[in-house]
Amino acid sequence: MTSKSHYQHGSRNRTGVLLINLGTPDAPTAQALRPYLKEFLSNPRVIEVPRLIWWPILHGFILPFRPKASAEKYTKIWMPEGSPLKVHTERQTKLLREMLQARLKNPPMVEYAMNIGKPSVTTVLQNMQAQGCERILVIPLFPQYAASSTAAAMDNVFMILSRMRNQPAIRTVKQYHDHPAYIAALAHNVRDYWSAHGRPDKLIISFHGTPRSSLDKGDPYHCACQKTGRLLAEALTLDANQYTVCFQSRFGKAKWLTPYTAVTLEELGKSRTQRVDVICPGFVSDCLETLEEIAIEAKSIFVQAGGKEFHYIPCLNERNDWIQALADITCSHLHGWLDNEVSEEATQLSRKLALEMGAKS
Ligand SMILES: C=CC1=C(C)c2cc3[nH]c(cc4nc(cc5[nH]c(cc1n2)c(C)c5CCC(=O)O)C(CCC(=O)O)=C4C)c(C)c3C=C
Ligand SMILES: [Fe+2]
Ligand SMILES: [Fe+2]
Repeated sequence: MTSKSHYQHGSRNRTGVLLINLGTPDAPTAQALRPYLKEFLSNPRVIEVPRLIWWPILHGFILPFRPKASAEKYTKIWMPEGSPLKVHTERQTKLLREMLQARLKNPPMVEYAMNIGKPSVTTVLQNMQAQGCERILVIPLFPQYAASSTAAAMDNVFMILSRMRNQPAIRTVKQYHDHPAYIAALAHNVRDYWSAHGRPDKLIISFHGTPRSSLDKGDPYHCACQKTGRLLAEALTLDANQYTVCFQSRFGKAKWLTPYTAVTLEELGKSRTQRVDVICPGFVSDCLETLEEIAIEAKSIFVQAGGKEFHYIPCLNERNDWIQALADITCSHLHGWLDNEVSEEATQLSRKLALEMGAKS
């Protein structure tokens, strides 16, 4: 049992919001990548192969080579302040905190943690409790639920709680793949990009893949991605031939969700498509999988196959409409936890904004 959870008479009761992202290495080096990849790929939620078979593969074939190869990729996208995933997550947390302070009379504490690496969920949860958070709303920064991302983060939270004598009350957000304000922010992002750079022949809506077997076992992720893609296309009034939903980041030899982004782009290049724009709505922050795998690798696949122009549309990152959406999602899950202290005026304003952006559910 952790000592931080000891009950003290007269403690202040606060509400907290904990944003959880996947996690990222501390540095773009093989030394930093090794423990990161080891922890990530040892999680049975991520790799569902029996341990007896997986262990020799991980330790014999992956950990001796992948850290160096991945570190080289991270080097290409590393920001002066650190890993893009961490930099954007940190900024989003600060902006959400400020937005909730503006919207609510009694705003919650807002923090973020990484499921792998730092700041760890353990440290942040203990800190929130030490600061008096008796109620914590957990929001994974994955709009589409997958067992390998969302459930892995929730497992971590509940494992930490299982060691506490005095647990906080917990609420969790499963997913927000079809939330009107999230879809509106995505649509606005694309429209802004097109106003500045013109339109493509095709919009590629690319999501992180998962093994095909996870869909067969009942993971709703594929369905959630398809719905986000369809709602985004509807908000942009695109015909079926003007967009494609596909899946990137295949890991290993097994079949993953199809169509694969790389294969789709190669085919479009071969058929001499003039211009494609790629957006990755499953990532709310730019990261290795968008800045390197899409903006660099996928671009080269398309151009080498014969395509002309490739544009990568950045993630939502610190966009105001996305922070508004995150605040809407947060507030809708805090009912009864803030003594009804929502400023009605601010809520109406943000609803009006979302409607104006023309999102459909
Ligand atoms: C958006 C949700 C994500 C799902 C679902 C997901 C599943 C998944 N990922 C791997 C393997 C790797 N993913 C890696 C990086 C990575 N993955 C996500 C998100 C999801 N992954 C993000 C945001 C990132 C980027 C992290 C960053 O630091 O920028 C990596 C590490 C990089 C590398 O070496 O390629 C691996 C490995 C599996 C196997 C999986 C589902 C089973
Ligand atoms: Fe991943
Ligand atoms: Fe589906």
